[in-house]
Amino acid sequence: MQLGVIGLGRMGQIVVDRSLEAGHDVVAFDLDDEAVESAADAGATPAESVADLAATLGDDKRVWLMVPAGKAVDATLDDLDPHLDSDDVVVDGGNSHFERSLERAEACSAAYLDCGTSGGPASAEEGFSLMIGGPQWAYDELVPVFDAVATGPAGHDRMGPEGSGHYVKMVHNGVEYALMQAYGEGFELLADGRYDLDLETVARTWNNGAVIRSWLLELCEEAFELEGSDLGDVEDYIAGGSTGTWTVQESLEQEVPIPLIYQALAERFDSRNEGRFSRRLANRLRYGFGRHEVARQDD
Ligand SMILES: NC(=O)C1=CN([C@@H]2O[C@H](COP(=O)(O)OP(=O)(O)OC[C@H]3O[C@@H](n4cnc5c(N)ncnc54)[C@H](O)[C@@H]3O)[C@@H](O)[C@H]2O)C=CC1
Ligand SMILES: O=C(CO)[C@H](O)[C@H](O)COP(=O)(O)O
Repeated sequence: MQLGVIGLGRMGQIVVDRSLEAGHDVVAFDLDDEAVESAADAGATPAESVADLAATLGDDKRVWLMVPAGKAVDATLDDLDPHLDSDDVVVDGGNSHFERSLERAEACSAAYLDCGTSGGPASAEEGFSLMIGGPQWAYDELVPVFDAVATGPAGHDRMGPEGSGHYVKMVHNGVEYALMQAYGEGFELLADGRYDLDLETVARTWNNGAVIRSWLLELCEEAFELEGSDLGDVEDYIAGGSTGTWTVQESLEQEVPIPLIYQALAERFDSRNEGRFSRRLANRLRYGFGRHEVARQDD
């Protein structure tokens, strides 16, 4: 199959490489010329613009977007849409909000597949897990590419209609936050608890047969191996948060309680605040009602 790929960063390059490896022809475009050159070195046909990519693809265009969620997706679709018709298929493999994907699917002249992509750059060798929403025929049409980009046939499936792929990926990320929080809390207790433990040893032992073994736990093991049991100079700061915020917003709308995911998101926000106002006020209020000593910043 001939596939256009727009967005050749950490994730898009893997879409290109794995598609080429499986014998597909790839036409590649990115705003960054170096990224296009690198895709061309790997065997893709370079494109100078979205219009050039569309012209090179000819009829029955299949185009995979792997650009940052938000404005970049809209800008790309604005450029691409005049070249599309109803036989064509566009895949958005980024972390777009499912409601934006629904709107884009409605506005797009081609069939639109919203594709939640999990595994990250570390999955270059093994392939991704792909959660796909959109018309069945378009999914069926792209199966050879999904087989290549995912871990294999079991690594992708159609979740349901438009929006459902990004909906499932949004919830996946919420679960990711909660799992990271759970591992973090367990290791924090071990780090600050009664025994002088080597946390890499703990993680490795857990990863071999324990109920809580997982890829995230393997990444914990790797982190302790490379940074040490005390995590060295790794900062107490967690970036990101958009997909977790969407998950929590959706849980409020659906009135489904997800306290663990919410708590994990709150921990992220908390990591960005030094000297939380609420904690400082609680410190002062304890003096107000109990005449407990106020801890002062210079103490
Ligand atoms: N990095 C990760 O672990 C994961 C990322 N994702 C999602 O995949 C998408 C891509 O992420 P990454 O590859 O990590 O980002 P990245 O920042 O590594 O790459 C994005 C690429 O898109 C290009 N680009 C930006 N605007 C463009 C435009 N208008 N036209 C053409 N190219 C444009 C950039 O030059 C860059 O090469 C995002 O939506 C991200 O949330 C999904 C799962 C995991
Ligand atoms: O989708 C992902 C992993 O599954 C991406 O790594 C995403 O960036 C993670 O979300 P956040 O930036 O909020 O941590």
